[in-house]
Amino acid sequence: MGEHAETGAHKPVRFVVAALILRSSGDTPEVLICQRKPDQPMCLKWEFPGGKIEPGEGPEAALARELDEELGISAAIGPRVARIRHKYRNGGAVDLQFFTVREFTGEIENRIFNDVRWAPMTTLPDYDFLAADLGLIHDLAEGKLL
Ligand SMILES: Nc1nc2c([nH]c(=O)n2[C@@H]2O[C@H](COP(=O)(O)OP(=O)(O)OP(=O)(O)O)[C@@H](O)[C@H]2O)c(=O)[nH]1
Repeated sequence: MGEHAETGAHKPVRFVVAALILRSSGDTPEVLICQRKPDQPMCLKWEFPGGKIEPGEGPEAALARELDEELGISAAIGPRVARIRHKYRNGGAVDLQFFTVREFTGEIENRIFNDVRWAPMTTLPDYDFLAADLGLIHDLAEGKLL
């Protein structure tokens, strides 16, 4: 693609890590989902907890830091299960890496979100997720990923 092919082509890619925090409720696998606040960009959309990798930081360390900041937990970061590149319509691109988390210490505390809840995997398509996450949530709901 040419350098000037599209508006926004020069915006830097944001490298982001996010967590699929998993638990079982009886036989039903559940994942923790978070809703963005009304005053944030892409307000009230649902997403997985996480955020941008800071310079010099590895992805796992970045995710552990974000989960501490956002939810007040100390998490054991598991394997990376998905990586997605997405270009938002404003021209901003994200490179998203998703890691599973099956163990953590501390009580989950909602520090920055509008809402935080445990959702059964099969119900994920009922939530209005960020566009970059849509393929992933369908794979999760259909049991294709985990
Ligand atoms: N944490 C998280 N971010 C996601 C997901 N999907 C997705 O597209 N993103 C994007 O990745 C970026 C995460 O950045 P962030 O959490 O550090 O900061 P932010 O939402 O305040 O965005 P900003 O600082 O770029 O305005 C956002 O632009 C967000 O829209 C997801 O499932 N979880």
